[in-house]
Amino acid sequence: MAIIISFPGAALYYAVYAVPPLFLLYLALNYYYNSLNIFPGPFWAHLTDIWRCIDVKGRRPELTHIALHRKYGDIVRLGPRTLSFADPKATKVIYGLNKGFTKSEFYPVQMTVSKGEPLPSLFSTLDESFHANLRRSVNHAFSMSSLVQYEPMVDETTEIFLDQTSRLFADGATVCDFARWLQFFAFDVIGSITYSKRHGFIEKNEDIDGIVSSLANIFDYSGPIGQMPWLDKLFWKNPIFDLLQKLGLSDNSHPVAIFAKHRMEERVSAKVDITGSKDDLLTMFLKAGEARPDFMTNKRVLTMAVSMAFAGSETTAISIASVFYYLLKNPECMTRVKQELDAAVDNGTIVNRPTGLVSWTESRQLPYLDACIKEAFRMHPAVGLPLERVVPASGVEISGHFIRGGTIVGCSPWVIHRREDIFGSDADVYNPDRWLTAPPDQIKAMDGMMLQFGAGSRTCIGKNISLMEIYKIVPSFLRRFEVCSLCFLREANIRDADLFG
Ligand code: HEM
Repeated sequence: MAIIISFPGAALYYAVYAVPPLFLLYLALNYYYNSLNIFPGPFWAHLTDIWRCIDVKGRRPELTHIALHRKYGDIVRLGPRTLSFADPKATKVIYGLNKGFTKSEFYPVQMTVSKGEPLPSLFSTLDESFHANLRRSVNHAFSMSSLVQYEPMVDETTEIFLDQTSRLFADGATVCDFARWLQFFAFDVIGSITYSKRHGFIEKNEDIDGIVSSLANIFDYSGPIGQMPWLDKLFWKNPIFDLLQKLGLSDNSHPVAIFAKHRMEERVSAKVDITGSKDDLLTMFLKAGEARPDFMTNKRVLTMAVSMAFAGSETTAISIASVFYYLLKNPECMTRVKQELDAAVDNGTIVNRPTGLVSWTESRQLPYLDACIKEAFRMHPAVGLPLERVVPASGVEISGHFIRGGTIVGCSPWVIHRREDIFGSDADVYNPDRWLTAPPDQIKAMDGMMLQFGAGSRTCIGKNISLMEIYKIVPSFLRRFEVCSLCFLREANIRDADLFG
């Protein structure tokens, strides 16, 4: 006997009646996920990640997070699976070595794709054993002893930067978009350290191959999408796009990757013997490849080189910009830095070079400059989001609560850096003197809570390189130029994208 049913009608019937309860069930599951409903936070954050995606899209999530912690306390629920911690002790658990935490799905959103294949980097990989292996292979390239060989490359780029600043902007009439100018500087420094070849931003005073803007686009994309990482599988790492790339029908290689590929081809085709040569990061990575050819393949060498620009340019530019920003906003601090510099030249601590260049060794002997830079790092860490980690399956106790496996937890450098119990009751104020006048125990505690370079096994590998850049460019620039806010840092001109990463 035949039964005739009208399928579209039945589907509609089920949809009308089934979808609303299923949707409510989905929201309820989100609300009670891992018993996170006991933690306070914005109402919508309990139900959906859309809330934090919109917040990040608004470009100032760090201010939201500070305000939320001031309102709700040390633990705030930022999403159905996500908790933000402001408790200093939580940083030791979440980023402590061998605690079993892994990076969250936020990170692979920033992973580049080549010919349809994602390229996990030191920064973006979630695989801890791959990470440990890769970090071991390249660690030497970032050691203090290797740094010495990069300093001349930084010097050369810094001198060109100073000369170009003089040529282009020192007439007193031309206004310089300093945040952008510093991006050019940071990219060219990374280019010279990585490949012994600058991209040429400074010389040309233009965004070569649109590198700066395309990187800005990646950050604009990965910030909000990283809050709902599954969207990345639709918008970027979509299997259809991957297939088109594999078939050669589309190519969305980033200009930094194209630049890196050319440099790598030059090296490989020149068949230069790199053994024993003192050289740039690419050479160091190639040497790591020679030492472990099974692991450090040419593709991984290339990925390492590309990730230098991704991880090390914008972050450094933001940090340098914030040092200048706070010095300009606090003229008494600017005056003291300059007095310290002049005195150091007079007493021979700094060599009086015609270019104004200050060496790294020299600038580390300037305590007030050091305090100003540290304070800028504290007030304006380059990373404006919590450094997300996933709780291991067994669960873990954080800040007196048992947090179940799979929960995303993290601390934002912005939130931690404003703790009054660590940094003092004036934690919201730029006050370099805190690094000079606080009792030694407090200074130690403050140092231990600075998260601008992250913490634990995934801490910034390029920290020393960026410190070298910052501790050189700031005093060298101030020795050479008289700067005022009208010239380059009018508060209204500082676009979020440039300064508030
Ligand atoms: C002032 C400048 C810089 C700041 C503020 C900064 C900040 C950070 C932070 C916060 C992390 C940890 C991210 C996390 O745990 O989620 C990180 C990781 C990383 N940074 Fe930096 N960075 C800077 C400069 C650089 C430079 C110059 C390079 C390369 C030459 C670099 C390469 C990396 C890499 C490869 C990682 C991943 C390390 C790992 O997971 O093992 N960074 N950085």
